[in-house]
Amino acid sequence: MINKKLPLLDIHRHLDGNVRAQTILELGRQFNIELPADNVDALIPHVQVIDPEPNLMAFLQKLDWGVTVLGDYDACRRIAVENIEDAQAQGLDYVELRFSPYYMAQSQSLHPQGVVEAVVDGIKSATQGANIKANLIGILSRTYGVKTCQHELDALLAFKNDLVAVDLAGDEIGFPGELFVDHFKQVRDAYLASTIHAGEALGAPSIWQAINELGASRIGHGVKAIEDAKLMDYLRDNHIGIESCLTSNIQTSTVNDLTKHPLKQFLDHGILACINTDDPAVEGIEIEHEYLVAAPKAGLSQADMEKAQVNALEIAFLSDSEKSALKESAATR
Ligand SMILES: O=c1[nH]cnc2c1ncn2[C@@H]1O[C@H](CO)[C@@H](O)[C@H]1O
Ligand SMILES: [Zn+2]
Repeated sequence: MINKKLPLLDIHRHLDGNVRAQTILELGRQFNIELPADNVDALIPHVQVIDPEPNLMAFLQKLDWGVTVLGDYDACRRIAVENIEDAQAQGLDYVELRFSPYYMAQSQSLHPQGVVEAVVDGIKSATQGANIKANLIGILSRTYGVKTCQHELDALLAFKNDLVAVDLAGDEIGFPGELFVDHFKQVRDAYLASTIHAGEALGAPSIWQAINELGASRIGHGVKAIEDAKLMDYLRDNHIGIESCLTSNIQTSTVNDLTKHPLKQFLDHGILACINTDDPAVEGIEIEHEYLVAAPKAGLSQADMEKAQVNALEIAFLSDSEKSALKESAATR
């Protein structure tokens, strides 16, 4: 269960993996984009994972309609605003929303920098005066290769003051971290943090690489860390957080069964691991489901879940005073 006296965070949440089915329908109509269905119920199987997919790449295809319908910058702004509305409706106190401007731009030939501008604007206006706080993480979609990721990074760095970190997501096997060392040097030079999707489709060496060569201070998924005892110690001793996403790991067939998910072992080992959604609309789940259903199935006790809540705050890309303010306001509600 979620402890309401502790701040509720989701720090691994893809904005472009969380487009409402109804919005996909409406934007499809607006831009005359032919969709595989003309009502929400019939659209769901095309935009949501129903049964586990055979692998990560099959899972990621389910995100595609959500970006195919982004016909202009207002559409990008709209899905940013709706992401805040949805997070707020879930009772989230703080979210780190990540997005890939090239992925959002490519289908309808938008400019990635225009996409970043629209998303930043949408998040700013939707959070103004609202009881939710949000920060943005820029994604390099590795699946498009080294050169495109450089363009994507340029677009993100043009708005570096509106971001807290840069991430590397997509096809971990086809485009391993070794290809992106230069990109993340630029991220460091821009004084941005990095969190890397690693140890999801590849093994523990991919996590070491993300830390040692890409400067990751947090790891997305990190499931395969469990295979390397030295890495488990290193993550704990160096306060490198793990952003676990339980249902996502089942739906990508990264983990076959929640009872075998390593999150409980990460927590027992003292690693700063936490509970997150990943791509809520695509997965057909929300943060509450992860605490109420998925985490207990993964063997977490109530104390473990509270530890996960505390860990999320600890590793969030926030200043100490921002963290204290979130803690204080949750404790007194
Ligand atoms: O679970 C995941 N693992 C790896 N990459 C992901 C995952 N979910 C989404 N994306 C990737 O993130 C970008 C959109 O934000 C896209 O590149 C999408 O493929
Ligand atoms: Zn992710």
